[in-house]
Amino acid sequence: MARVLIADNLEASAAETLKKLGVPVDHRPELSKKPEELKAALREYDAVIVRSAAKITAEMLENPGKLRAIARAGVGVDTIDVAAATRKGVVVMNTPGGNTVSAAEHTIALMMSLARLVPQADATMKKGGWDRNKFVGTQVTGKTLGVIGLGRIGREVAKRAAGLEMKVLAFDPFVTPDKVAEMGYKPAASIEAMLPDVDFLTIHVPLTDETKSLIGPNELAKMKKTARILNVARGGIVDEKALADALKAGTIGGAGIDVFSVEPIVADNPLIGAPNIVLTPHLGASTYEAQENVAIEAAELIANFLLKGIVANAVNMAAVDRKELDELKQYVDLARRLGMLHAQMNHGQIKKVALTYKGDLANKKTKLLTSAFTAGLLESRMAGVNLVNAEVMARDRGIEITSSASPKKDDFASLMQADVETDKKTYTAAGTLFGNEYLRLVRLGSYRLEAYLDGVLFVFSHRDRPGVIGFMGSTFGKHGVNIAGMNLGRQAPGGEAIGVLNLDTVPDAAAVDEVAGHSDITSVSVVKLPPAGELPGWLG
Ligand SMILES: NC(=O)c1ccc[n+]([C@@H]2O[C@H](COP(=O)([O-])OP(=O)(O)OC[C@H]3O[C@@H](n4cnc5c(N)ncnc54)[C@H](O)[C@@H]3O)[C@@H](O)[C@H]2O)c1
Ligand SMILES: O=C(O)[C@H](O)COP(=O)(O)O
Repeated sequence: MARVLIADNLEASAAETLKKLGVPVDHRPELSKKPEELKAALREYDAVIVRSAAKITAEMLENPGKLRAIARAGVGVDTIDVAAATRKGVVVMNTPGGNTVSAAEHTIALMMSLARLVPQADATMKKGGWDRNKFVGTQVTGKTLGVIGLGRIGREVAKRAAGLEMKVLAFDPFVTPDKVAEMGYKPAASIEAMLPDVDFLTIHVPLTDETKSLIGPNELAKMKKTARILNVARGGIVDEKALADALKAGTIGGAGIDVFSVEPIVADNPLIGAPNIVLTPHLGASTYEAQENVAIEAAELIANFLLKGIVANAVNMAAVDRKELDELKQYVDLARRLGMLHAQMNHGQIKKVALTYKGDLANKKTKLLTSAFTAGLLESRMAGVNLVNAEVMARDRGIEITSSASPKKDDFASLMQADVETDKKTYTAAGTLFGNEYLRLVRLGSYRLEAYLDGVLFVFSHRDRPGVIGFMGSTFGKHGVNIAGMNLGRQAPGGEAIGVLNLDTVPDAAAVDEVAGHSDITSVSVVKLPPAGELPGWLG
């Protein structure tokens, strides 16, 4: 029975939800602070749920043991080495949306605290002070808020700022200026272009190589001296040293920061000693409502994955819902078997794979089929290949995988064709389902046939001459190998032809050599496929 580890500080509803769904779970929040123990524990569980305190590193995933899924109860997956997880075939999912409103409200809370100096006044009063002249703030009404990143949180912040009668300027490379205008905000041409105009600047982008130090010394220098900066996204998107220097020099008016480049914050973080700054310890998602949302959602994601094979909100693989999986299961099986066939038939160095989905199949979720083909292609030579990591593993090995779809039907309602280019030549194989159920190999090279795609296949090219098939039958018979089925394809009588035999057992080398020795047989391959209906573990 699959077991789940909750390795961070989550609401009890996460464990309760899993238990209700019949999934055994251990809640061990202390592991988020003990990397060595977390690493050891990860291997013992099928899935783990974390927030941002538990960092899941490449080293922890080096030997992932039983681990198949990581759920982040929250948005940011920068605390998980997603690339390492992908390589190890571990699916990573998150719960975007569950804490959006809370993060947006926290941004507004920081903005108002900064504008009216609430924390500073509070601290003075608690020391017995009553200074009404020192804490003169600024109104936000009529001021300009620059929003970088108009995704879920950015939009909620912009909406609330508009409600406070602020002017909103926004920039997001994935939201067109027309769309920004349609939402009622002023589109900025670039971050640089908006900087001189903003009174407040708020950032709502993920931390990536591109967004690291998005706001650094050059950007700060372009802003008004009175401008205030808000970062409720991720530490490091605003360069901490540059911001601290600007605050000290008075070239920036203030900052409200919830997230830090190293968390928990370290004593020598330059922001701690900077003036006009309000700091919170990553509290954006810390509301009862947000935590309840993300805890239940993460638990459901994991239960659905472990119990039903459903993949939702994955950041490293295409989503697969139950309906799609049921509908596509046979095609996923077909795709994998075509991959396995190619791996065993093509003895050259595989360089490129071009997959074509034809007819009705063109309108299905073919990404899943591409991953399944690639998994089949690699699995006989590599351990641990599955739908999550197959394409990355192929790319790592210099194999280029492309796919295309064409709704035009030729001979079949649906057809999957795989052209595999090796250093020697390009091989083609195509398959389909008969009666939506029975897997068949219907094309090999330029030959048409109707061969079963299970058990032992003996594939041979030959010249279509009398006696070849008889020789094969008697040779295999002599070696005790029973032929269960036979399929032949040829261009023209007497010309080049291909044959696929379904054998009951794997022929030994002597039998194969004897058959291959016939002067009209030009090539032979033995292909071992799983029995009909046998699915890989990763297909559930
Ligand atoms: N402080 C907290 O507790 C807290 C809570 C939730 C989320 N977050 C952080 O907030 C981030 C944003 O969350 P979201 O749910 O809004 O994500 P989202 O994916 O909905 O939105 C991110 C937006 O950023 C845009 N973007 C990416 N690169 C950009 C760039 N260089 N310039 C401008 N825009 C860019 C994207 O196009 C996207 O629209 C998360 O990645 C997470 O790190 C923090
Ligand atoms: O990315 C997120 O969802 C937020 O930063 C919240 O992080 P947390 O779950 O550690 O509070």
